[in-house]
Amino acid sequence: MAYGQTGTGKTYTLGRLGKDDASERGIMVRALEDIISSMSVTSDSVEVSYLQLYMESIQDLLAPEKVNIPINEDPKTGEVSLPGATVVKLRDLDHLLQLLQVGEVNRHAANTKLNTESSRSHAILVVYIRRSVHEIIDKITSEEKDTRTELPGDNHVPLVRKSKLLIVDLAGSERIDKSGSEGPLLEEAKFINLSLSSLGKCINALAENSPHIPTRDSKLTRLLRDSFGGSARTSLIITVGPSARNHAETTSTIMFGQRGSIRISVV
Ligand SMILES: Nc1ncnc2c1ncn2[C@@H]1O[C@H](COP(=O)(O)OP(=O)(O)OP(=O)(O)O)[C@@H](O)[C@H]1O
Repeated sequence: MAYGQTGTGKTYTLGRLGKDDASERGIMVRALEDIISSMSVTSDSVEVSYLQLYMESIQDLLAPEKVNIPINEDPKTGEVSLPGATVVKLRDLDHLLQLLQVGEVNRHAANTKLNTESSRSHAILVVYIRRSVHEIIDKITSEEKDTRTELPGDNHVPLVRKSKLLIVDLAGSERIDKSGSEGPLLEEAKFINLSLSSLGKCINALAENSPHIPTRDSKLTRLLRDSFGGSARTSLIITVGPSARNHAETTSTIMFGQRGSIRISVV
């Protein structure tokens, strides 16, 4: 996740495509480049959804007519899913660049409609990775038993290992009193602050090893629920812009929560 005030470089850090120059690529493209390079065409699949969360409504950046997409939480596994969101199977890196460009155009169109250059929504790239493996039945864990399909008379069972990566470009965190927002812009700012403050509460709860992580307060934290627990790891990048950069570097912190871990870095 990238967090910071408007104009400090969140989208620059995460979303640059670097089409002509690979050194210009942001974290979204670099992460997928890494995943795709270690994929096997016979056993692995990588799928992506690209969404934005605007005023507590989840909208599909790959199919902008889809709005108010519901969040589904599996009561048994705790897994969070988004039934109704477009999921595209990735062919290669060029395919990803095309999809990110479509998403960028749709996010920009939404910003323009709001008469602002800055992102008033959280943009979320969700990457689903599946790998088919065969394992000897004695070795599988109870968690994996849920995803296996048994073959009669054979102690080798096909398993599907699933991973999920979320890359989140958070909306700008400016303070309402300082930004002088009013009318619809004030409403937007309130929703942004609601979700960012509920994210802050979850991070504090994780850092304090609290038994309860308050994910119910906003859609952002409900969406991130399974990124805060189990074997998940979360990395928060705080962008500060050039004027504060020298000072901020000295205050970068790393905190570890009880379940997963949260790593915080300042750029
Ligand atoms: N490290 C950097 N080097 C050069 N230019 C940068 C850097 N970071 C940001 N910029 C430039 O600063 C401007 C604002 O950056 P960006 O749009 O990424 O900010 P943001 O934090 O995502 O803002 P918002 O919250 O309004 O969406 C852009 O023109 C971007 O190209």
